Amino acid sequence: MIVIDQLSKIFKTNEHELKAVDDLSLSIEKGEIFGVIGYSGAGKSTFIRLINRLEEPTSGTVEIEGQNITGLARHDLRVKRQEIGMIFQHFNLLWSRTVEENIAFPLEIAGTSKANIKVRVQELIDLVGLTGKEKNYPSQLSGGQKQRVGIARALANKPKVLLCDEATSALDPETTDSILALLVDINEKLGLTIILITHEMHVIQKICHNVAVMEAGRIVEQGNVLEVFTHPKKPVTKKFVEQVMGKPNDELTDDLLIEHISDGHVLKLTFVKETANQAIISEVAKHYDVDINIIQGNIKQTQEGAYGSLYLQMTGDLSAVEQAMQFIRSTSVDVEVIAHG
Ligand SMILES: Nc1ncnc2c1ncn2[C@@H]1O[C@H](COP(=O)(O)OP(=O)(O)OP(=O)(O)O)[C@@H](O)[C@H]1O
Repeated sequence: MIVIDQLSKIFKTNEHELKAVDDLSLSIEKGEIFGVIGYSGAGKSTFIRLINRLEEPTSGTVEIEGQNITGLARHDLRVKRQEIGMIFQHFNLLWSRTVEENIAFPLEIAGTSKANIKVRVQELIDLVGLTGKEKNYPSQLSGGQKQRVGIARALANKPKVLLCDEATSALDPETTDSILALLVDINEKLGLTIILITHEMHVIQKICHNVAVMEAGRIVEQGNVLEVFTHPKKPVTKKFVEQVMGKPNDELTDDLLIEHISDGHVLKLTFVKETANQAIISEVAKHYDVDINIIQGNIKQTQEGAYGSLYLQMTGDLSAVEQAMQFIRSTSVDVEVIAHG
């Protein structure tokens, strides 16, 4: 468990002071993937660098599994840092070293024997899917492969925590997905706690269990990813949710609506968690004397289950339509009648 208490970082320039991180408190459970999202300048990079003291806090504490990182002397901090791996947006690889030499680097620093380094490096190369690339130089790798080297290197000393500083921001969408899948895989396989910062909500949606939204150095909203997606409170959070879900008004245009209300009912079904599957629709079609036409759907998968909405047109006898709606509601899916012809 990681406990961050009243953490602040003030940058002083000649003319003024800037509070990049402002009295920030957070608890992160062991084994979870915790995301921090915010726009540029919100203080995310400063925050994540305070966790391993790449940046020294002005005040406040960071505790990892009961040990206060902020109180450690330099030498003890160097040892403790082996428990905290980090990956970066631009990979930060050593360009004159091969893949295996890059991954071996933190093991050499930690004083691991040559024989053990050899075994561990091969293990890591296999884990991140780089088998066969051992002798390649970073310049011979794609962006996704470079980040895989970064991940292997960060895991070399078997850390308890992995910090990810915009780890997929330099990658194309497909490569991003494969790196996110790798992070989920190592989170599950190794029970590793992952803290990531990003400005992209789909990264949060795809892999995080919990999320904190940062603005002007502060956490303005936080919680379980599904809860934040379904009930965003602050304007900044709503904007981030729109990155993935679109604006609520974009979901169904008036034209589409008019096109479909001439006959039957237009229903909006809201799915939260594991109920979000098409089985309900086929159940309704099978057991009730109604016809169903799916107009539009926007359902996303998260680590906590799927959520989203589905618009459909239902035609039939009024009592059959009502019974069908009642059945859908009994499954915990919310039903709203938004138009009827
Ligand atoms: N070394 C520094 N000296 C002075 N000001 C700094 C320093 N590092 C960051 N800042 C300022 O602190 C604020 C937060 O920056 P930070 O990089 O943490 O934000 P961010 O959310 O990570 O944004 P980005 O994604 O653009 O890096 C910004 O106003 C930035 O200009």
